[in-house]
Amino acid sequence: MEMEKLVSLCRRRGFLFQSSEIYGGLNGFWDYGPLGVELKRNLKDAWWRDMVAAHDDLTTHAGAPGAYEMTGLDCTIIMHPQVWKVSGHYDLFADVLVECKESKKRYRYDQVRCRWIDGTGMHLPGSDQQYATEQVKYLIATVAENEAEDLEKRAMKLLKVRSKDKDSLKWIDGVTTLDQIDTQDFDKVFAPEATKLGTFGEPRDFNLMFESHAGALQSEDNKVFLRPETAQGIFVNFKNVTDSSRVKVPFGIAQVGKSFRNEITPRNFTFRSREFEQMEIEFFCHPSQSQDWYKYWRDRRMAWWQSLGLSGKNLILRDHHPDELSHYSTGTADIEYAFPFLPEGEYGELEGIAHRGDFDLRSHMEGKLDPNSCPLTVQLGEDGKPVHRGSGRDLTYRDDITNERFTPHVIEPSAGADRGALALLCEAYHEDTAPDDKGQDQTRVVMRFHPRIAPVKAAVFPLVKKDGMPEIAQDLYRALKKKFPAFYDEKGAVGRRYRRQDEAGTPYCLTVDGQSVQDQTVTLRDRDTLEQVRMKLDDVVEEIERRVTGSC
Ligand SMILES: Nc1ncnc2c1ncn2[C@@H]1O[C@H](COP(=O)(O)OP(=O)(O)OP(=O)(O)O)[C@@H](O)[C@H]1O
Repeated sequence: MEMEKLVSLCRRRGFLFQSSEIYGGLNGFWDYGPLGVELKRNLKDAWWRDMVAAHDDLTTHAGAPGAYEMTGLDCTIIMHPQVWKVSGHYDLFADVLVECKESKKRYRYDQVRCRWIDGTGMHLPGSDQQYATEQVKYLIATVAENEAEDLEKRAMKLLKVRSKDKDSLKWIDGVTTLDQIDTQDFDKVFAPEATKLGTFGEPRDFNLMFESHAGALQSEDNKVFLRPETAQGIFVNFKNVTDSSRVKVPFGIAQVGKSFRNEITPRNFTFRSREFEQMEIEFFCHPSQSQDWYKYWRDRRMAWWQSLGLSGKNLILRDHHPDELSHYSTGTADIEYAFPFLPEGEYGELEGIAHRGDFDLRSHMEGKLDPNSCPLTVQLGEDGKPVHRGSGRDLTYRDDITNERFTPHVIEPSAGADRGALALLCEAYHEDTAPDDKGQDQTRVVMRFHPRIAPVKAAVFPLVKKDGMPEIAQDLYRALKKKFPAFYDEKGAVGRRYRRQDEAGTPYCLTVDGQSVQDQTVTLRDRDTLEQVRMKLDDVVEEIERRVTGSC
């Protein structure tokens, strides 16, 4: 599937719009339209229901080392700045960026791809000849894989090659990234959108947290940050939750909410946004059982995405290589999806499941990072100097039965609601053929959402706007609406109404015709099989409900 087709459908049918579009949009920010908001809400609701609300804490689930409890939280976006100091985000949550001095554009160092070209043997006019005689190789930097064609044009421009010289321009095998070359070679790099060589500055760290100030003064003392993840709110409330509820280890705390990252190069539709929603669980368990719980969550989360229709070759579970692991983690796996904007064989992360040991709770108790690197005067030591410390609170846990006191280990399944919604949109997009009103086969675009996450579950059409059909159809629509989102449409040819619902991904359409007035029956059309069955009007609501919930 070409991504452009999906992007255009999302805009045309109201799944996604660019934020502030009438002002030209804001890079990295997206709004969900009338259909998109339902889709994303269904995804978040399914997650909350399956992970928290409907979780059976009395039963040992398949693959789990035992029964466990689940509970929820909703924390603020802005938290005490010390949280980010202790979590490591203040000092370490950075990407390396390079800036082009000419275009003033910034690029993520690890994402600027390069390709060498060889000027050897080319006949170049004027001073450019020296490039060729020096047999210099040039790097062309590009930010996306699909810019290859543009790359060639830019190479030609760079070397001012006349068309007759085109054949002497040689691509040297091997696409590389900037971090694989020495920065002293930067003077031979042609940056995207630059007109001359060597415009890249030195690579430098760029912290991804958005900053603001709490209160009227704009000083270092009241600087605050928009959370870059929801997880820290859970860790700092660990004690509040265990003290105020009766949960016992093992148990999990879940949270859904907005996170913000000032990504250097937001792109690929909503995949890399600057404002996005996360669905995170911090699962607290005894250290001796943590490996088993890690395996359980890894497999459970994979099975969950599959249950929503992301399956087959598009979804993979990738265990991190030991070299990729954070120093505190003994296991991390990503659930990845083959997004269509990625090159063949590449996958993008939907969710990460990490064994985090006791790193987070211990950090919030004791603090870990280097105090000298901290410009935030949040806590003062006995000597009056700013120190970097954890909260000093006891975040250990005492087992009532064994009396053992320990710092729980944490398994963190951390998923993105926006990336999830995007994967569901990509997976759903299909083109096939279906007969129009005249029986002629036409190409149809159909969003094959799993009924559970489809924005609208059923649409009701009176065949014509007379002879008692609208009245029956409207009553049916009202009855359906009490249970789930439904749509009523009486405009235009019925075939065209079906097409609109196919593009919206509505799994069931109900048509009220002349026979309905006679015998109180309607036809139910299935979006995917196109099968039409006649059924009693009185049975419709129950039947749709059975099909939607039965698909869970
Ligand atoms: N900029 C973003 N836009 C949309 N979703 C995001 C973004 N960053 C993270 N997420 C989502 O939050 C989840 C958990 O965040 P995590 O910190 O593990 O991501 P990450 O490993 O930094 O992602 P990436 O390597 O792609 O930047 C991700 O799996 C993803 O679904």
